Amino acid sequence: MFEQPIPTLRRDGEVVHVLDQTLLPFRTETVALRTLAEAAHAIRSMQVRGAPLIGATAAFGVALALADEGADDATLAHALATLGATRPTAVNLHWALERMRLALQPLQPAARVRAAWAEAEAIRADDTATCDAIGRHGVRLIREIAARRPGPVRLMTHCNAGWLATCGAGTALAPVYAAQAEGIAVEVFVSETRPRNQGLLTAWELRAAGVPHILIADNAAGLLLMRHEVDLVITGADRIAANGDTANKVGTYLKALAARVAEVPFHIAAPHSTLDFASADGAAIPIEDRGADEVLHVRGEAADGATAELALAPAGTRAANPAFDLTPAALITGIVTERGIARPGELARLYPEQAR
Ligand SMILES: CSC[C@H]1O[C@H](OP(=O)(O)O)[C@H](O)[C@@H]1O
Repeated sequence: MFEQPIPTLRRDGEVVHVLDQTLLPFRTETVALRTLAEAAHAIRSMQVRGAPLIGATAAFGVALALADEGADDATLAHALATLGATRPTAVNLHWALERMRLALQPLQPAARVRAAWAEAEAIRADDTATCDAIGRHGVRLIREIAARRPGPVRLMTHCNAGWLATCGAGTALAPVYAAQAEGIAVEVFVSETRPRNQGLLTAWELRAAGVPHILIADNAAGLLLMRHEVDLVITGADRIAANGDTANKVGTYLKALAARVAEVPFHIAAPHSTLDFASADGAAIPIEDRGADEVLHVRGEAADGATAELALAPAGTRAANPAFDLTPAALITGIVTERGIARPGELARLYPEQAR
């Protein structure tokens, strides 16, 4: 089983320590969450980010709320509503909160705190296992390419869907880590992913793991695909509708378009907690709009090692900041799940109990 180099989330009694991803890749620090407000802030501010990880964090946030404020119906309802309002697109968050509600609502308040910690731990363990399974299934795609041609298998990914985004090996990067473990040579083009530059987190992960990678500007992806310098594109997802339409970090759709024109396979990797059969298609998926400041500023490390935030445009410049976009199922070659690789329209066959 994949061991996270640093736990993205670690419980210590009634405190939950999370890796503060707003400080990466320059500083590695954790934040201690003790209250509902601290858990909600961690998700909203993206100290904790990544669809599966924000689901698990929200689950632990419910446990923190009940331990801190009591476990009556009103406190439980307030905790679920507060955490549910933090970010709209990643369905994992809402899946985890619904699972906590179903587990806790029927209980007497006196039994809820212990049960909340247990359910949150179960959600975390579920994600760890599903990441490993996604790696086992997804590595087949890489193995097949390696068998066809000499040299490293050249992948492209967008944003960060590695271990940082989950409680385990990651989703899009889980097959990469599995390929590395099998001794298959790979090289990953890592798209920087403006405006929050989560691609820098992917580069940080891959560098630490010794996986060869090349950081690219988002807009360079099309040329690399057109030049057939990429064998496979694989990304994560925040919500997959019943027909396979997929919401993922903004910029994913453009890569899927370019991959289709270049006839390069485009895969999504995601666990069951990212599937949303209640949304018939992409039109039903809420797309998060984040603040303009994320577009108008960039954070980095100055020559003296201090982290700095710089303005990119004059004050008063207007900016739009949709955090996700939608990739139509027609542009997706396959979806790598913990139950296997499915064509976008076949998810109900793979998950009949969820599709009902
Ligand atoms: C393992 S999927 C992670 C998924 O979540 C990211 O979004 P954010 O960084 O805003 O939480 C991105 O869309 C990734 O693909």
